[in-house]
Amino acid sequence: MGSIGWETERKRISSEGRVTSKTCRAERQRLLLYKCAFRKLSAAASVPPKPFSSIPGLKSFPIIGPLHNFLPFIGEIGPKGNIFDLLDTLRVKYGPIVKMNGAFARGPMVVLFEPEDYEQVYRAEDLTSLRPGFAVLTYYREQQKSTFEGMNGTITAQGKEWRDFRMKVNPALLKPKLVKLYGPALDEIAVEMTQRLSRIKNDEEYLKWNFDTEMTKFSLESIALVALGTRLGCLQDSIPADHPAKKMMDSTKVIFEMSYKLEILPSPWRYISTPSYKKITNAYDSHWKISTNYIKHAQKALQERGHDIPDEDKSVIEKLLAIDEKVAVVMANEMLFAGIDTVAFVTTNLLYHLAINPKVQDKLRAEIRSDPESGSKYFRACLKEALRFYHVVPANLRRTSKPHVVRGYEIPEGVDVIAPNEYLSRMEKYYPRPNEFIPERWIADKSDPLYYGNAHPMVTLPFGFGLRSCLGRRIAQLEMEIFVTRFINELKVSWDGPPLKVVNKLTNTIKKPYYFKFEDAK
Ligand code: HEM
Repeated sequence: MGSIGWETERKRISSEGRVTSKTCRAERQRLLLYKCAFRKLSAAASVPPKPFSSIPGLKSFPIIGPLHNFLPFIGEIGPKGNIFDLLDTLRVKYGPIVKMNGAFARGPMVVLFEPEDYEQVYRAEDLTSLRPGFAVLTYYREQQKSTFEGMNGTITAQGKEWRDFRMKVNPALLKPKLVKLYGPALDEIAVEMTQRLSRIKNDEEYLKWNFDTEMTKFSLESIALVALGTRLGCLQDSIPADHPAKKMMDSTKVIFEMSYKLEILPSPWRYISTPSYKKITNAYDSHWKISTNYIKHAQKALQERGHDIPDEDKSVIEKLLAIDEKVAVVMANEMLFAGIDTVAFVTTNLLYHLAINPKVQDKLRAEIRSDPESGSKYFRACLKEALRFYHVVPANLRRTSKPHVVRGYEIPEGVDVIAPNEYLSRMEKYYPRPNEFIPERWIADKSDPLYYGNAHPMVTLPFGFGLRSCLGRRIAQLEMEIFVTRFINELKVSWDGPPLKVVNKLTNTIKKPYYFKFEDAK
């Protein structure tokens, strides 16, 4: 039992342990049993934890870590096509806690398959969370000292530095008034995007190979509106090569492709400037230049307009600029970094599930048309269900800043503790009929066996956990709701091909081709 569970149980048992003369015999027996259990638990607690090295897991060698386990034929695990199969093999073979030593100078990792266990660690680490994973961006920012002036933003900062920055920007990005501020302009984008898809819907060959580009245009146009305070102009048939929107789209693509090569695959970029490292650096430079230009424009426009508007009506940029110009640029950069492929992936994932579940799609359309409020409620249920199937980041991660004891094993400082949320979200024990797309489970009442609340609340964590959870979640949900609602009202979507293939790189991505078909909705 984790320390939080243990502590709660200990308090409950000791407060119930006061046996009075009024207590009936059965109740007394129950309390005695509790006392016994408490003594056993206390005894267990005094047993010293087992060493980290004894956690079950893959054998490993110096330098290559556990990589030999994934070799065909001779490896203990063999080559696994995706992270899902790998996690399944590890859980079945080793149980609820599995250790993997890092390869090529990466630190050790522990996968915890029980939500209570990672909840214990994540809660204890929440205030100054350490979340590694963007070593290249961190290094790049360190190198660009003159530009960044030592400011790290939320993605690469850790510990106290991260918390201080995050507390500054939270009010601007997580404010509840975002709908009022951005609703109308995001709706314009949604209308244009829907019209665009309607116009190109018969160009099947183009859509088969370029649907991702279309979704990127939508997500970039939307996030730029918030991050840079402007329309970029992405929703055109062809964008000139020197247009900032084109540069932004191209550099985003490079950043994700190169991050996978540099962060996940073995690479000597720390020692020599590899071609992939040069590419990513150019892409980061390009993002930075474009963001800075737009923020300067926004700043000028705001100065001309004056600042005498109520605080609640101020845009995200205005709020960020009020903190500091550098904060505004770093944050705009992070929004553009984190808010493009994520939203494009989730929107595609949702459209796919609506396409292969026509009854759900019809119900959503009917709800949207009959009553915006119930349409919105059902949309959110559909979105949650799509995110249950595919998180953008299939597993969450925290690096320990202090030792923990989990399941009787010691986990020292500096270990990456992995919560395999997407994998758990498709387990029958948490969600009945887990491989079916059933949005109703998110709105069912408690008596319904499908009721989502029967699962531990930390099983499905598409936006991460606690204070460090996604800073753009409200914006993302708003963008997707406005667009998908417009889209479903106007167009009917179906899928004419083999199942969608999701492959995991740094994040989940979709393997081409796309087999969407669109027609006008009656
Ligand atoms: C559906 C779309 C999105 C999903 C599923 C998603 C998911 C996530 C996840 C899982 C994390 C890690 C949280 C953790 O470690 O606990 C994260 C962090 C973050 N996301 Fe998102 N995200 C999405 C869209 C966005 C958008 C649109 C923005 C931009 C406004 C954004 C900005 C960020 C930032 C800045 C962080 C770092 C937060 C921090 O470390 O303090 N995300 N996101």
